[in-house]
Amino acid sequence: MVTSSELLTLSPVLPVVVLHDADDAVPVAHALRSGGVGVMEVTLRTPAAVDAVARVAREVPDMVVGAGTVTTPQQARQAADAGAAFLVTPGCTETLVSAALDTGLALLPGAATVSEAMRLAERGLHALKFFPAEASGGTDALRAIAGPLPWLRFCPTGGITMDSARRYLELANVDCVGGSWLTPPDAVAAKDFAWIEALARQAVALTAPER
Ligand SMILES: O=C(O)C(=O)C[C@H](O)[C@H](O)COP(=O)(O)O
Repeated sequence: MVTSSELLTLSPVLPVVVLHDADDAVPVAHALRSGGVGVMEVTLRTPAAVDAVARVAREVPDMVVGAGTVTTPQQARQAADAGAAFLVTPGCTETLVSAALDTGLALLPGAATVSEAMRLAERGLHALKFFPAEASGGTDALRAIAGPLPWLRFCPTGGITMDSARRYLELANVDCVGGSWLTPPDAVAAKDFAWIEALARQAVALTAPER
């Protein structure tokens, strides 16, 4: 079982994967794994997502697969039943956080403000998704948050690219970044898994400097 702090250290980039066809789930997982990325977040934005999580959990044991875009307690339970190792939410409500914690899975809750981050910290959650990262002030905001709350760890997500990822990874309070760019819709639609593997390889090379 992975903890939320461990989750942030599995890869410099947490791939946010949108799958319209659950048949693509296992090949995408293998491609990411072959490129050196052993973690993936399947967003629950498509009807195929829960099945996709289940298939990867069952068939790709060396991939840590979680569910993203968890916005309701019911989705949290569905993802847990499907075998997700972790849950990611874009924001946080008391109800959603309670339901997600009840599953016993690692939780990466979304926060965009200092108050949201402090409320999550009060509940023992110190590994957070900073979302939407670019729209919420990007690296300047994260650097400012590290002043009063240096113990919080972040996975910024939203609008980050291979080019901007490095700037985030250099921050003292960032362990990894999230992004959908490792699995471009065109690559998935064309079943170009070699393309995904190549992007994963580039992402792994974005290792954060020693701190
Ligand atoms: O689905 C969720 O739970 C979200 O919170 C949003 C996603 O993490 C971002 O949409 C990924 O951002 P991009 O890399 O800019 O595509």
